[in-house]
Amino acid sequence: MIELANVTVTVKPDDAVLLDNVSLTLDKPTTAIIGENGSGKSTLAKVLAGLLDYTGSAKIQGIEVATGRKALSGRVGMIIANAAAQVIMPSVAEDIELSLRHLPKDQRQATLEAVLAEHDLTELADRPALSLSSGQLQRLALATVLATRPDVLIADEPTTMLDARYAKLVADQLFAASDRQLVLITHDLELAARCDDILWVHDAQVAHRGPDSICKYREHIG
Ligand SMILES: Nc1ncnc2c1ncn2[C@@H]1O[C@H](COP(=O)(O)OP(=O)(O)OP(=O)(O)O)[C@@H](O)[C@H]1O
Repeated sequence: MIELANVTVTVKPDDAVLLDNVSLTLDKPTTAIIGENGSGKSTLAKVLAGLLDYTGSAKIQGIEVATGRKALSGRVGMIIANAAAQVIMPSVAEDIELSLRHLPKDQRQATLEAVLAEHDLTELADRPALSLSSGQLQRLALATVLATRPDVLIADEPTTMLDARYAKLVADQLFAASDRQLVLITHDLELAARCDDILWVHDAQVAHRGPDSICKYREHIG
């Protein structure tokens, strides 16, 4: 469960408002956030991931994001829109291994192999991560985040770089776990339509919510 109360994000130097007094509760297993470029979707995702300062209250599973980052770190996973920035370790396998530190040492190798296979990354395991293509990087970012087994997954445009085959694989992986809450920011309206709840973000606020958000948004953009 995610609860926002009067969440506002402003940035210096001119106090531009990136998120304007947003209050909402996300309690469905999957929620899509759609909207125009620059409307505030990633800002909302970054608030939930603890990457941006805000005023008001943003709680995940009852824990305030701003003050509970440590408690939330193992529970909330985020795939950021720029997947390359998410890669930390030199090789693909090492990057995934970093996400498996919570496991006993004797389970890590078998789990690593399973994660590589699940994400079709086995052949790329020893490659320098930054030598990957954009789509491969995006799949690596998803693999590393899902390997931490988060209770809440915030995915910011996780399929933008993917060909049709991998877009389908990744979409299925995003929706696979029924016990994980998914918040999906996407311009892919077919993907958004698979979610239980849909929010249209416009001008730093939630303009509409519910299954007809896609229709309202389409009417707006013409
Ligand atoms: N640090 C910053 N300083 C000033 N403006 C910012 C900053 N970060 C974001 N913005 C602006 O805030 C607005 C919302 O950005 P955000 O990234 O949330 O948009 P978005 O809805 O995710 O867009 P897109 O669909 O293009 O990814 C944009 O106009 C953006 O330029």
